[in-house]
Amino acid sequence: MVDSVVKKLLPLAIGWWLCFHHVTAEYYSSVEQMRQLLKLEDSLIASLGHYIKLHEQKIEFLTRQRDLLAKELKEGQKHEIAYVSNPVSAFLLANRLVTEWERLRVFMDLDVGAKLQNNTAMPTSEDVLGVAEAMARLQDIYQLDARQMASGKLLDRKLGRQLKTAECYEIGNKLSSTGNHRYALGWLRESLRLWTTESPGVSKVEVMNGLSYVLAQLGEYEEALDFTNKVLKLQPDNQLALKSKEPIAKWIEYKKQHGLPPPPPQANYGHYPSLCRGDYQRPAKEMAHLRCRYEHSRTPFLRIAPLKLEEMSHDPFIVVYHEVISTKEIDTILQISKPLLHRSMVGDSQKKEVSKTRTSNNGWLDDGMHAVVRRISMRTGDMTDLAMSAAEQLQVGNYGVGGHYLPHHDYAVPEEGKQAYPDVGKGNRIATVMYYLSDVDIGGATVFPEIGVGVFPRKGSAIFWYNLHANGTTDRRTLHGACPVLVGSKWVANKWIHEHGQEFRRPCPLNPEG
Ligand SMILES: O=C(O)CCC(=O)C(=O)O
Ligand SMILES: [Fe+2]
Repeated sequence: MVDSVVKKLLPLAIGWWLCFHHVTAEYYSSVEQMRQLLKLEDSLIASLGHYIKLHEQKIEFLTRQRDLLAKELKEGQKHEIAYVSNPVSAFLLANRLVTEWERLRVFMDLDVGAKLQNNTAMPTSEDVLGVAEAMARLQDIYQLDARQMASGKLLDRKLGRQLKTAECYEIGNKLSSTGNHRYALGWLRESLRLWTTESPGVSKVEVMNGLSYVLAQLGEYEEALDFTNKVLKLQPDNQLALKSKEPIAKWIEYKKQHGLPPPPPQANYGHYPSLCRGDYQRPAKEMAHLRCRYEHSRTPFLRIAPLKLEEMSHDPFIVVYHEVISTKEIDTILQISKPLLHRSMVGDSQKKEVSKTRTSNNGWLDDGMHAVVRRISMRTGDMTDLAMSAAEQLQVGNYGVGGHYLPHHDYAVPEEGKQAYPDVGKGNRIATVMYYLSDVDIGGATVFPEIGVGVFPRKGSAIFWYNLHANGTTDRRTLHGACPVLVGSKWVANKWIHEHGQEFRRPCPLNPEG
C-alpha cells in the first residue's frame, strides 16, 4: 500500500521540480513568448492541483494508518502487562515498531519533510528477531502449533485476538530468516489457510514463495516445487519462483539418488521440556518420603517464626519455603532494581558475554542500598543457617516473553590451580536461595532435569538448595534451568552463598540433631 502511493508521488515530485526549472528562459522580449507563459501558468495550476490531490491521498492514507495503529495500541493499553507478556502480541508490537513505523517514516520523509518525533530509542530488527526466536522456543517446549496460537489460544487459555493472514506471514517470515524453518512452516501454512482475496498486506504469491523456500530448507523439495509451480501459474514472470525452480528440481533428483543428509544433532536436556510443561511425574517411591511441614527448630529465628517448608528432594537437598517475602518487600525490591536492570550475561568474571542460553535482565542490590535488601540477607541467613558474610549481593532478574535460562550449574568449575569465583574470593557457591518475586501466568518453572524436580513460581516463595556435596565437591545433579515464560513476567531474586565461614554451620536440615 505504501509502495503504491510512493510510486504515484515520486514522478510528480520530479515533474514539479522540472516545471520550475523551465521558467528560466527569456520570455519578455516577445508577445508570443509571453503567451507561452499563460500556458505555462495554466499547466502549473493543473500540476499544483494534482500535487494537492496526491497529498490529500497521502494524508488520507496516513490517517488510516494512524487510526489502525492507534486502535492496536488502545488494545495493548487496556491490559498493558498482559499485552506485552503474551508472545503473540509482544511479537506484533516489536514488529510494528520496527517494520511498519520504519516504512511510515520513510514514506513521510519522502516529500512532506515532517519527521517522526520520538524520544525513546526505537526497537531494532534485533528485537524482532529476538522475539521471533523466543516464539520458536515457546512452540518447541510447550508444543504449541501456529494454528492454535493464531486463533488466540495458548494451552488452555483464550488470549488476545485472532491473527490475520499478514501477521501470520510476518511471523513465518521472521522465523524463516532466523533459521527456524520448522516453525516458520506452520505460520506460513496458517497464513495461506487464512488468505482470501480481501486479505490486506500480503499477496498469495508472497506466501507461497515463502512456503516453497521453507519447505526446501526442510528437505521437502516435492512440496516446495508444487508451491513454486503454483506461483508461476498465477504469475509466470515471478522472478523468485523462476530462480528457485531449477535448484529445487535438482535437489529432488539428488534426494532420489542419495537420500537426505542426517539432521544436525539437537541438544538434549532429558526431562527438561516435560518438566517445564508440568507433564513429568517422578516415581511414587521417590516422592513418598517428601513432606510439607513447619520448619521451627533449626535456628533461634525459626523458633519464633516457623516457616512453611515443602521438601522437593532429599538428596540433593532442595526445599521450597513459602510466604517468606511480603508483597510490600517485593514492591520495594522491584522499585529499586528496575533502574539497574541490564541484559544478563553468562560466564565468569574473566569472560562474561550475552548469550541466547540466558535471555533475561538483571541488576545487583547491595545490602547498603535499602533496609529491605539488608533484611532479605538476614532472612536468608536465618532460613539456611549459613553465614551471610560469604554471600553475593542480591541479584534481581526479570524474564520477558520467552525469557529462559538453559540448564546450568550455579557453581564454577575453575581451571586446574585456579580458584572458583576469584572476584568474590570466598570459595565456590555452596548454596543458592532464589526468591520468587512474582507469579507467572504460564511457564517459567525452575527445573532440575537430572532428578526430575520442577518448581513453579509462586510470589513470596523461595527455593533453597546446596550446589556442593558436604565434602565440598560439586554436585552435578543440581543442574537446573529456568523454563521459558509463556505468558507473564517473571521476577526472581538470587542470593548465592559461598563456602567460606560455613565450615561449622552447614547443617543436615532434615535431621537437625544429625
Ligand atoms: O529463574 C530461575 O528459575 C532460575 C534462575 C537461575 O538458575 C539463575 O539465575 O542462576
Ligand atoms: Fe542457576
